[in-house]
Amino acid sequence: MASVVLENVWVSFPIYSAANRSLKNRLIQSATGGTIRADTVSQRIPVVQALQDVSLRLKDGDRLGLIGHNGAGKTTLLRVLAGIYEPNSGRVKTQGRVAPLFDIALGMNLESTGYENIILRGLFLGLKRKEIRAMMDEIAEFTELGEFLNLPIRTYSAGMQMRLAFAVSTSVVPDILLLDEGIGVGDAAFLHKARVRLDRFTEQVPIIVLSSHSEDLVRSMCPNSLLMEHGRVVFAGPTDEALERYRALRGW
Ligand SMILES: Nc1ncnc2c1ncn2[C@@H]1O[C@H](COP(=O)(O)OP(=O)(O)OP(=O)(O)O)[C@@H](O)[C@H]1O
Repeated sequence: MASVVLENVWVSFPIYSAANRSLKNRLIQSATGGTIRADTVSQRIPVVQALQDVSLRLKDGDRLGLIGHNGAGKTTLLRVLAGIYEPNSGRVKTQGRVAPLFDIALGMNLESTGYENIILRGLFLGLKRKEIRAMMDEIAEFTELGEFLNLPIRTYSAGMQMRLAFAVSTSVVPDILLLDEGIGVGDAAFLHKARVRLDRFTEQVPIIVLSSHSEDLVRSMCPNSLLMEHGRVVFAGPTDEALERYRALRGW
């Protein structure tokens, strides 16, 4: 059984290079982004408070949308769930294999060939070398990169790199899938192929968390959502209600 538990998670980013004087002893809140404040310990280094006291619990069958303004903390939350960021405080416990379908270049090496990167990204996703080898032909075929798979991926266009990462990331069904609508996947033909693969793939995933600005996408995929504002969860519940509250908060 897959599960996700987050308890009172806080994440902040110290900004070492910022012009500190203007921020000192002030709390700054703009329409977008997390909360900027002087560091509570040193009172000198400003920090962006990206997540504030976030708790959530997910089990098999759950599909959770993340809704909120630019800089509300959605991607940061996905990165915490993926184990990419450690919270400053609070507890994160995931049970099951987590696959992030964002930060698509993670685990890949620009100097290595396409084939080598299939292995690298596969290992990053928690697969065994043997498992990756067994799927190599299918993954290679799906990318349609042909001979390019023998070249270092620094010679690829952004769309070509995306094809490769997408093909590996969707080759095995994970227990917990983390999605960001921001992943573009190449040209129109590939986009269609990718959608079909993604639909088939997502049906089988026990837990999905999707961050998106597309109301239609969140509504179609996630019965429940978190509404985030400046790093805080301000509502957790049915997606329709979360979207309504979001519009009201933003004055639409
Ligand atoms: N690596 C980082 N260093 C410093 N600040 C960061 C970093 N990553 C995120 N932040 C800050 O944390 C806050 C939350 O950012 P995050 O990317 O989680 O927002 P988001 O909800 O995904 O936004 P968007 O909808 O624009 O993608 C923002 O204020 C951002 O400036």
